[in-house]
Amino acid sequence: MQLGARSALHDDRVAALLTALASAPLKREPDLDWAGLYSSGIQCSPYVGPVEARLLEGRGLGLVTSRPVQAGELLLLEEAWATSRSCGAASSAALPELTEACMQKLASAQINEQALFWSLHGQASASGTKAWQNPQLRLAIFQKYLCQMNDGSEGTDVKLPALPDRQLRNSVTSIVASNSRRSETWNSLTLLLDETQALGGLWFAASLFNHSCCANVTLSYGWSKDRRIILVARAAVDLAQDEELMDTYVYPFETVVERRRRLQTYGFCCSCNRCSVEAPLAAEAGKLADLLEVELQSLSALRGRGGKASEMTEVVGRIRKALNKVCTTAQQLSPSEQPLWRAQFVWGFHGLAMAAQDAGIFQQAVEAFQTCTDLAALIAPSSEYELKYHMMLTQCRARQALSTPPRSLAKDTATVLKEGLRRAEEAHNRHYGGGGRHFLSRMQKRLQDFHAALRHCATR
Ligand SMILES: C[S@@+](CC[C@H](N)C(=O)[O-])C[C@H]1O[C@@H](n2cnc3c(N)ncnc32)[C@H](O)[C@@H]1O
Repeated sequence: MQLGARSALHDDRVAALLTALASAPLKREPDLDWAGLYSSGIQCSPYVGPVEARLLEGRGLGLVTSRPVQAGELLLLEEAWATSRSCGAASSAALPELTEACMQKLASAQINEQALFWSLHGQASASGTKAWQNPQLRLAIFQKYLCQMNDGSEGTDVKLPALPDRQLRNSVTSIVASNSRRSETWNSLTLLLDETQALGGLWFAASLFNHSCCANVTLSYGWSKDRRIILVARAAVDLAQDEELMDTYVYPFETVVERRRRLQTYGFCCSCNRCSVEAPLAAEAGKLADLLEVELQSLSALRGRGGKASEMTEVVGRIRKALNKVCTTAQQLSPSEQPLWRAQFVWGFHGLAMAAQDAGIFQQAVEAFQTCTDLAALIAPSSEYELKYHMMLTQCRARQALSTPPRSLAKDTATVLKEGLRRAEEAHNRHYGGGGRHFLSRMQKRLQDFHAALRHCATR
């Protein structure tokens, strides 16, 4: 009887949410066929938004904004020049394959493509390639390329040095190591990285993004109709004119020591604001990360063997204790620096949220997912990570609402859920663009699944 009453109430709640979703306004970008983003392929031509190439003190070439830009605005849309099937671009496994693909492309490429390739940044320059490292020459070549991408015009003529021997494998490898990317494709249903779709690739214009551990651009990837990988770069936050556009080359939720180690491949030591905040407490962070990892390993072992709820509650307590130490250590920093420092432990808060959710301690799970969302938005704004946490948070809130007896439900439950969905949709649109109903239909599908599961339980 009580279950039936609950189910009727859930019917109303889910129906109200679905109606709100269905009536949400649509924003579209007219120049793109967004229906293809998650399925058959995007129909598009190369695009350069308010972006210019410049020479920057201590960082070589880079890209900057040519006017103020709003978060989510399209900056760059570019097809890969070369791709490899192994996905770990810039990792040692993928390098030989992408190097080979570039050498094959160079064998038949037109002069302007060869010029672009040889003027990409590379750490090892063989004798035939030195002339191509001249900063003014590289700048002129990229300015011409951006001009061509923009309106198809030829741009100013550039006098090119003699082309290097295409067989300079070491130089090609060095260029690929510094500029290749992994085209990460996220499964739109599971919101997990779809490893089967990830490829390595080289994009000329996108190679000019320099690195920061707090990016202000967000990159996504899609397929063109003829199965080429397209890189789409958007502003991750509102930007002023002349701001440098920065991408994060490495997984952002690691400690400064780990990030700097991975960045050695690129031949520089990052000294961005986030690294400067983390560096003085790097040793403490390493020890805390080890401690937290032990707790998360016991969580995955417990999940693996389907442990009891009481065991899960105990693990929640232990993870919570380790995270309290993280928060206490952060207090050595100024209040504004603390969140930036805690961001290296997002994975710990994620573990806490999962464990608390499994143990049915929803309020703690919601709070931990909220922390993940806030920290991801701080260091990887508008990224797939931020979007993922918005969606996990919303789902956790929906689970909490559906598992609470009707009389104990907070009055503002529906408002909080709708607000969560609105924020998730905003994050989606900043990352993927105002791409029609994709996000909404995904979220609708998930709510319908919850609802069906709940009805199934209620009628058993
Ligand atoms: C993909 S390229 C970026 C464009 C490059 N600046 C250029 O001149 O072509 C990567 C290289 O840029 C430089 N770089 C990128 N981010 C940097 C940073 N934050 N500080 C110093 N150098 C950086 C490093 O030399 C790195 O190997």
